[in-house]
Amino acid sequence: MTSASIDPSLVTGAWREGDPPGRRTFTDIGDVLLESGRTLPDVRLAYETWGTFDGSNAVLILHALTGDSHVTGDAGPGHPTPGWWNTIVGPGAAIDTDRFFVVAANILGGCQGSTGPASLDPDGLPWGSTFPALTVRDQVRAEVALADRLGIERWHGVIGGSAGGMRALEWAVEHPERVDRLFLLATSAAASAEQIALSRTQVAVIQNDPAWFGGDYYDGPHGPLTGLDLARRIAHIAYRSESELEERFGRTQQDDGRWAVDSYLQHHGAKLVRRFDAGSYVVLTSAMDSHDIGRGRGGTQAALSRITARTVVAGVDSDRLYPLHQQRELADLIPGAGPLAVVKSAFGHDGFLIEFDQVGALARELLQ
Ligand SMILES: CC(=O)SCCNC(=O)CCNC(=O)[C@H](O)C(C)(C)COP(=O)(O)OP(=O)(O)OC[C@H]1O[C@@H](n2cnc3c(N)ncnc32)[C@H](O)[C@@H]1OP(=O)(O)O
Ligand SMILES: N[C@@H](CCO)C(=O)O
Repeated sequence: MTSASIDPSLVTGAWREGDPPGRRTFTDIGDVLLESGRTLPDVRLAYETWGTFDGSNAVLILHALTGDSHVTGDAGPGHPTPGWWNTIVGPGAAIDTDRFFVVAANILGGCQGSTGPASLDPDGLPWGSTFPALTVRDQVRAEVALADRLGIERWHGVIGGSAGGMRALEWAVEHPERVDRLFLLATSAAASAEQIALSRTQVAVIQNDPAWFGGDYYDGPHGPLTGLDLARRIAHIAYRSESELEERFGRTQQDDGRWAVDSYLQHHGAKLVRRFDAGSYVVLTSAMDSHDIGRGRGGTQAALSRITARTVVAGVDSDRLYPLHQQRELADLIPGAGPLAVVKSAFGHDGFLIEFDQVGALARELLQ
């Protein structure tokens, strides 16, 4: 249970009011009516844009679980890391910001400037335990409000991997008239039993950290850092492939006595704790569990048949968390989808964040 180099004074990695904005813009979209029937009041989304809007060139990029709006660009104030798709998005890149108006928002429930459990409620206190449960559909509802606010009636492209792919799929099913082209990466029609199993285990680990305080830890000395660290380690195992871990780390033990693979996981756990909020992790992970494109729509096939977008579905051949058969189902059932595109990678699910050339080529071809 050792946590390498976590400074408890860091509390959590959530972006907070008053932190440097980076190049984020914020928009208040008002109340969001949730699938549960509850209303989330005074919702704010943080987003970034690149390029110039010409009325028909807008591309929406939707980040995964712990991503944010900083898809491309340098690290800087408010952005501890460079963009997570730096080489895919930019001037002259596969998603060419000289040509396209690219929009990326921090997800509803997140902790990088959009309303989430660390945000203040109408009484001026952190939401914490009273923050409502969200579904992927709620998150897309907020993104629809953002698109309306920006004046974007129809996206030239909607692109997302993993949890971002779930939202991209929801966009295309619920608003087919607003999505011209669709790129679904390393995602599924519905969260599977194994995905839910892994996510519930991670949530349990966070909620069993004594510093969780039922979700109301924001005014305390620090949040459930150990829980978040361990949740990330569990997740990270599933993000990589068995063969990669074997080849990279094998049975190597470091001079400090730690297994190299354990040290690697500790590094990733500690890194997430420095940039992410545990409450958001719980809300977003639970929203992913809610993902079922066919729910209330007559099943998966009926739901997917609503999609009118020209679609590329891609998966990573070594992805054990979102295995290829899940993307094959999407490619088979989405009317405008070509054959499943297979990204070859040793890196498992994280391949969608690493195999820039292959992923970029697919995006470039789709958007052309
Ligand atoms: C789109 C989105 O929504 S996600 C946003 C970005 N994604 C994430 O942050 C997810 C977490 N990160 C990752 O999953 C991966 O690092 C990726 C996908 C971003 C990149 O993958 P890779 O380039 O293969 O990096 P890899 O997994 O090898 O990690 C490298 C890090 O591990 C460290 N490392 C490697 N071996 C060890 C070891 N034995 N002990 C300790 N640390 C180690 C390296 O020093 C390096 O550290 P740094 O990233 O702080 O510089
Ligand atoms: N590395 C990704 C994995 C989830 O798809 C993330 O942290 O968002």
